[in-house]
Amino acid sequence: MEGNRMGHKKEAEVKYSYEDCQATADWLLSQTAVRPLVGIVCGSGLGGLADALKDQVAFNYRDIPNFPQSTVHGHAGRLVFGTLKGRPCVCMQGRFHLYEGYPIQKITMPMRIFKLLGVETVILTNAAGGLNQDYKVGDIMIIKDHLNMPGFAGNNPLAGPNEERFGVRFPCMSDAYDRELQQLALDVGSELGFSDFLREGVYCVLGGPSFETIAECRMLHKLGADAVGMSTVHEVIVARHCGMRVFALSLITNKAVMDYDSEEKANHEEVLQTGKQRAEQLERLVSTIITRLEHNNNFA
Ligand SMILES: O=P(O)(O)O[C@@H]1C[C@H](O)[C@@H](CO)O1
Ligand code: HPA
Repeated sequence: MEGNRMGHKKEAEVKYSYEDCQATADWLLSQTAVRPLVGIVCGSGLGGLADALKDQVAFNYRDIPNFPQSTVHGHAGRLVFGTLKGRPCVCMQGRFHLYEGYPIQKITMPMRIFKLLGVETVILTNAAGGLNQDYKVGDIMIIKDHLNMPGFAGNNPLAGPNEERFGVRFPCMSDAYDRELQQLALDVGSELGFSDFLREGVYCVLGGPSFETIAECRMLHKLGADAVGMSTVHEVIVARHCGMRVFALSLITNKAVMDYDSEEKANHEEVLQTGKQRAEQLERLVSTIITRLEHNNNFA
């Protein structure tokens, strides 16, 4: 296997330099004729999105030189290339999280690989707990902004020497989530009859893996978060740093517990179960958005 020939560096030796990312991207480009313009990241239990791709060429993460491995149930660990109504895409069936013990630069490295593959628009999905009291389990939230809690504590994927070939030292984040794509999603959602369960809101990332306490949920809600999760934000920061457009969705898989009288307990099985129930609509929403990107000439 080519991946083995290049060799997988031991975890401690893996570097994330421009050259390392370029070597991984070059290897992938040598293995497939697909030249993706859209990169998709699937959240917990939402890997079925990749199934919408035609003419698939798929790689297990373990066979891709310098690529991290998925360790979480509900994250298959495959990079799938293919087309969606003619639009070339690459899809991460499984992402990496801080709580897996990886350095933050490693969990976000695939965004730089996307960039070097030629991706222009990144679409991310995640499973999240609903903090907004109007939200119901099964709602799909278009992310309009984020709260980066690990970032407040200095854990930002761009910390360390800046690689100018990817982007500037101090990237702006007030425009992190593309507003045209948010509007497009609302329009597509309305056409598909999804408006009843489509929301717009603020996503807050925590390190995990423990779910939040009641006091934490109350605090995050007061701070302006509508949903809480353990991913996405780090990927968004790295994707924006290197100039890709970003669109992101949270599937509200459970209601965050905000009340001491509640008997509810957050758990991963419920997260995966809700993912299954909404998978089809989520896939239709994302795939229709991608096909409209072409019509709207959003790649210009
Ligand atoms: O990858 P995502 O953010 O969808 O995964 C969420 C957060 C945890 O990894 C897991 C908790 O159930 O789902
Ligand atoms: N909290 C954090 N992450 C999550 C949740 C939650 O309630 N649900 C799914 N991912």
